[in-house]
Amino acid sequence: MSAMSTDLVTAFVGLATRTPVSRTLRTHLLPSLLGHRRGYRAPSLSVSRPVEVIGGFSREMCGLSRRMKRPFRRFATATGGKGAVEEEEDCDMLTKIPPDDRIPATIITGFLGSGKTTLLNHILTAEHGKRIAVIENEFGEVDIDGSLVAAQTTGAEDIVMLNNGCLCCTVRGDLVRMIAELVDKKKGKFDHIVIETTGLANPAPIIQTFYAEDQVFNDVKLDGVVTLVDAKHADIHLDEVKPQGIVNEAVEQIAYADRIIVNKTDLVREPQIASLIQRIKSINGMAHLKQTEYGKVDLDYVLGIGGFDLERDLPWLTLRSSWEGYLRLFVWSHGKFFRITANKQVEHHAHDHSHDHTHDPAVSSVSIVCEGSLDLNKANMWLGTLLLERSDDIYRMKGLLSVEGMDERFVFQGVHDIFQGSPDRPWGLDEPRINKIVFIGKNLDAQTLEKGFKACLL
Ligand SMILES: Nc1nc2c(ncn2[C@@H]2O[C@H](COP(=O)(O)OP(=O)(O)OP(=O)(O)O)[C@@H](O)[C@H]2O)c(=O)[nH]1
Repeated sequence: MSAMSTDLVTAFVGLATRTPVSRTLRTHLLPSLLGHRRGYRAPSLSVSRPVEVIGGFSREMCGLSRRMKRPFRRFATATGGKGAVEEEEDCDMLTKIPPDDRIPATIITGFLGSGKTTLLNHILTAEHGKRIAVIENEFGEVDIDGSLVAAQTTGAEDIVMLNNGCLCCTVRGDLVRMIAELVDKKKGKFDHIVIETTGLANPAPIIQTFYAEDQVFNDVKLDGVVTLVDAKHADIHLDEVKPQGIVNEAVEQIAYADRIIVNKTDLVREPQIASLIQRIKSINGMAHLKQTEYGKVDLDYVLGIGGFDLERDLPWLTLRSSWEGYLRLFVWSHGKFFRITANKQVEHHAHDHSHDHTHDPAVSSVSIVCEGSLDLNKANMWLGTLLLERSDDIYRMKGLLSVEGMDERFVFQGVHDIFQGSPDRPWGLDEPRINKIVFIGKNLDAQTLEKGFKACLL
């Protein structure tokens, strides 16, 4: 097995190895083909740090959300699969992990004209007591958004412009330098960084920056991706068929979101909004969604959301599957399990076929919910192989698993080949051991994924 899957497997296996020794946190950031295509160096690496050991087991294994003051990062070798074992030497069993005091950063994305600057102005002018540094990215040499923001706001501690290209490709190095400079010169003078991308940005490489670049990772944590969707024009962009190998940015922006804001609802009628929302949910069934005019949302909907924290529960999760001609909709919400049965035949991917547009059905979300415990070896093998073969296509995944022999729930999430996982709270005595897993990506085959996952159950 390759270094990548071995790494993943090793980390995962380590979780259930019930030896009362300290464990090393490991985050696997494996080379992204996407990144390479864009000339970005996304090295294979692992992060290691001592972790709190509770009851003989590590509370965290791969998490990034709590960390040592200066996380120790080292690059994995091609045969670094035994890393979890080797790195135990670096651990200090008695060290408690201090709170994560890195500066949170929010990425605001959304297609051209969807209302990103409007939302930003709303954030900056609202009463929240936060001091916000803004990084604005715009195509072209004339910075229009910058002046729009600056003219309307008083709340921003700093507004920095990145005008010589798009963040997701040409100016990523600038972003790293800019963040490093902000931190160096102004640390303590602001509480949050908000980054507004261009309307054509693919969020994936920007997200990767927060994990791949030491300068950023050490001081800044990604809080969430907020995507604005223009209720009036979104369908046109989502429908756009791109030449082979070119991503549809509008789809990507939705797929990577933690929060979706369907904006400009004043410009369309209710049925169009409902159809758009259905379509958005078929791309990303995980993100929270709100409808707005002029980006007017509560600020805690967009700031401090912890979208990349492992400690957070999956907020909700749906599973669509056809069974005897019925739609069975499972909703997991705050520890309660509901099943709703509706009298309607649907396809697995639940694409909206009620209109005539030609749209790219390749990006969708697949959710699996089932009770039982996983055979660890089988699950390792399945997940490792899946990421090895499909990490380019799997944009995001999140899961909460029940592993045989483990008292704690195992939570994980991934962005392409970045994989994080850790045990969280113990299962309750009467709590059903229900696995929940969501994939968002391209050309996902729900039946194959479900079959593969279920084959790992005991
Ligand atoms: N009718 C209507 N107009 C809106 C709404 N939100 C924003 N706008 C307007 O739409 C236009 C574009 O809004 P921006 O906030 O600049 O959009 P953007 O996403 O930052 O645009 P780019 O930077 O070009 O990608 C502006 O004229 C806004 O005033 C809304 O809810 N309803």
